[in-house]
Amino acid sequence: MTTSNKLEVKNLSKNFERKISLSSLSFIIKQGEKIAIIGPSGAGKTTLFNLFTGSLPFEEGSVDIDGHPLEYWKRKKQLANKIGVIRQQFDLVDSLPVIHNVLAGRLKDWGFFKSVWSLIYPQEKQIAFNALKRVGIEDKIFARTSTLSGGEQQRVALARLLVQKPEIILADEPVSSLDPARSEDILTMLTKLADEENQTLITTLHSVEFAKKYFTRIIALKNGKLFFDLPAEKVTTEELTNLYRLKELSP
Ligand SMILES: Nc1ncnc2c1ncn2[C@@H]1O[C@H](COP(=O)(O)OP(=O)(O)OP(=O)(O)O)[C@@H](O)[C@H]1O
Repeated sequence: MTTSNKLEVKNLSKNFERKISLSSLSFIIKQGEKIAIIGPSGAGKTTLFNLFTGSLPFEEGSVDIDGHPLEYWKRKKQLANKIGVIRQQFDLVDSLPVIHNVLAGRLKDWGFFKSVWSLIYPQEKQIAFNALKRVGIEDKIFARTSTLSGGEQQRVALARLLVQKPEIILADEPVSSLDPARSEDILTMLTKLADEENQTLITTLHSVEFAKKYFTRIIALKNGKLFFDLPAEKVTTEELTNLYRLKELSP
């Protein structure tokens, strides 16, 4: 287990017009850590992820990966090697066979012609097959993606991540559209795969129970601010009650 700093957030703030969405956040995430980010609706979890992927600009603070700002990795066209995203809606093209959705994880390394050609003659089939085998649905490789269940579609998204091999996985509410049994199945697989590849895993979750069960550290946000940042086993019921309390009691 390495202990180098993978992601460093310093005094990060984001406003939408005059509304504060994130306020002066700072934390360090080490390589290989498994972090759950929790907090009530509107706490700023998705905004934070959008800042990490570079899809939203921020005005104040910094986000460094391996000691360099996001911009540096973007300029070097290496951001997709650093960060991969999995979302609750899976981000798959429903009308395409599963293999194409898995191979989308290779597009960052392929040129334009290879990418287009692959839509007719899928390239690197063995890589897609191996990834699907690791998530247990290799028999679905040529099935139309829309015919798969929600749990199977999330496995396709996991196989795409395996093919992409990012160093950091951002999972944004990856199980919120799945039933409890399928959610546990996907979280077991996601954490196991991240462990095997020594990837850093950062997941937003609404379920505190899953956060405590599958993750080693929990970062809680409330009203855009850091509410607590603790090892999962140190999070108390009282802290969770305060985190999700609708209104602070007036003195
Ligand atoms: N594009 C936007 N324009 C204006 N305000 C926004 C925008 N995106 C987010 N916000 C505001 O920023 C705050 C944080 O929203 P965010 O979606 O990050 O919260 P969240 O913790 O992910 O919530 P949820 O758990 O409901 O997904 C909210 O008050 C939201 O209204």
